[in-house]
Amino acid sequence: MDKLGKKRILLKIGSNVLTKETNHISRGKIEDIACQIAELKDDYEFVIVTSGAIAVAKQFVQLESNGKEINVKQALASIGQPHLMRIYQESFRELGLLASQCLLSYSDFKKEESRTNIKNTIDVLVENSYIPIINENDTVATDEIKFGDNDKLSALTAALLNVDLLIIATNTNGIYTKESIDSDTVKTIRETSDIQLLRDQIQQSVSLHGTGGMSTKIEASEIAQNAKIETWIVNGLNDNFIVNAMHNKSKFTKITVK
Ligand SMILES: Nc1ncnc2c1ncn2[C@@H]1O[C@H](COP(=O)(O)OP(=O)(O)O)[C@@H](O)[C@H]1O
Ligand SMILES: N[C@@H](CCC(=O)OP(=O)(O)O)C(=O)O
Repeated sequence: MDKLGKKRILLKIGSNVLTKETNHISRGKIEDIACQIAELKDDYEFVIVTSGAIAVAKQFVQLESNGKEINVKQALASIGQPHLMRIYQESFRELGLLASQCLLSYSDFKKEESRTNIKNTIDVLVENSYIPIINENDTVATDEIKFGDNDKLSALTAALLNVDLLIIATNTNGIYTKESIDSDTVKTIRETSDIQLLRDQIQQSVSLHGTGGMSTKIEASEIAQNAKIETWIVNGLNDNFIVNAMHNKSKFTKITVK
């Protein structure tokens, strides 16, 4: 909680949410996020970790390769990131919200000086009513674009900033039981602190634009849990998904602190 008594939320938005599972970034989804932040801004302050740079670049670039090589992904991210930020800036400005950009890499979290600088910069931004919009610095990233993804980055940032809640917005109603996926009648695990139970439910699928699937979200929730932060995995495809989760009007997975 900050000096004004506001709770701080780290909101991670996956590529599939931002594209609404199409091949184009959805301005409507970013507007939906902006509307909710505007509605909640008297009680909550937001820090956003967003994916979508690679997905947005694919709108502008005709690829000769299949786009899976790491250098091609890095180049796509570099093309897409300014477009992504422009859409955030424009949509947020419409509602009087101020947005800023921070590009972070995993190695930054290992250096004490960088950790302090990240924390101090974000604190200054938030104190001045700017919403930090973070993405991984894909140009310098190596394994991360291939193996990890923004789920872990969001948890490391949540822990560093000591936020009150981590919300991971993806394209499912949270984590489903394996049994229910196998029988085609998905059932959400509503609340647990048992990370191993969640790991046992994972299917090896990743969605259209996704990178790490559900396993990196569970890893993220474990990092958050160790930092005494609760994680909610919610369906960001639905309108008003943050507010609805807060009022228990949607099905999502709450990973509580032990
Ligand atoms: N037990 C599970 N419950 C829900 N989704 C699962 C489960 N196991 C694997 N998944 C997969 O994880 C995907 C979400 O992760 P990902 O594709 O990386 O999305 P994002 O872009 O939001 O990070 C789902 O679309 C689904 O295919
Ligand atoms: N930095 C990359 C992130 C890719 C990524 O982590 O995607 P996701 O699994 O949708 O969170 C991008 O902006 O495209």
